Amino acid sequence: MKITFITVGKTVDSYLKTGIDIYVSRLKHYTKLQIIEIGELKNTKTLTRDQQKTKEAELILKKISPLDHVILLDENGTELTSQQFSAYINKKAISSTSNLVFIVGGPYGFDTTVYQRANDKISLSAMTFSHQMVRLFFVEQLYRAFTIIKGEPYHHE
Ligand SMILES: C[S@@+](CC[C@H](N)C(=O)[O-])C[C@H]1O[C@@H](n2cnc3c(N)ncnc32)[C@H](O)[C@@H]1O
Repeated sequence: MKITFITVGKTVDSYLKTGIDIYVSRLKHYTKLQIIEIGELKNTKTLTRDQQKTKEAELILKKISPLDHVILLDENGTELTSQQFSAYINKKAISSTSNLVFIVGGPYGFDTTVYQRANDKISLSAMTFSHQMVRLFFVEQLYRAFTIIKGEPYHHE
């Protein structure tokens, strides 16, 4: 199973990039992870929030194939423990799912068209994080999930 992680715009802060690179590098031992940073929109000052979300949605939806299992990272989604998230990933891996696609929304969240395409919504916390910061939290949790699946000590350290 392949995992695709879609974000809106590049990761800007070097402290986040450094952390993300560490976990992405560790994840290479467990899965094929593709990261897609869809282009940051230009001249957004002339757009309303809804217009910006619509344009981001067009770019996001172009990257998704009909058979992909799409999971939105969303503060109003289902809250899982790390163990439950690990079991979720494992279940998908042993099912016929060939590509799991996780998506982080833009600064104003997701357009309704992206919500309509989603198969699941997962929350990392009831609190709201910036769309930049949530990337680091997600790759750490994905790494943690694989170490739990493999029975490795990381989760219990
Ligand atoms: C700043 S938040 C969007 C805030 C708010 N939902 C809105 O619509 O204006 C940007 C993105 O970060 C992600 N995000 C933020 N907090 C999250 C959380 N607790 N769990 C999962 N994803 C989160 C989501 O993908 C969200 O669309």
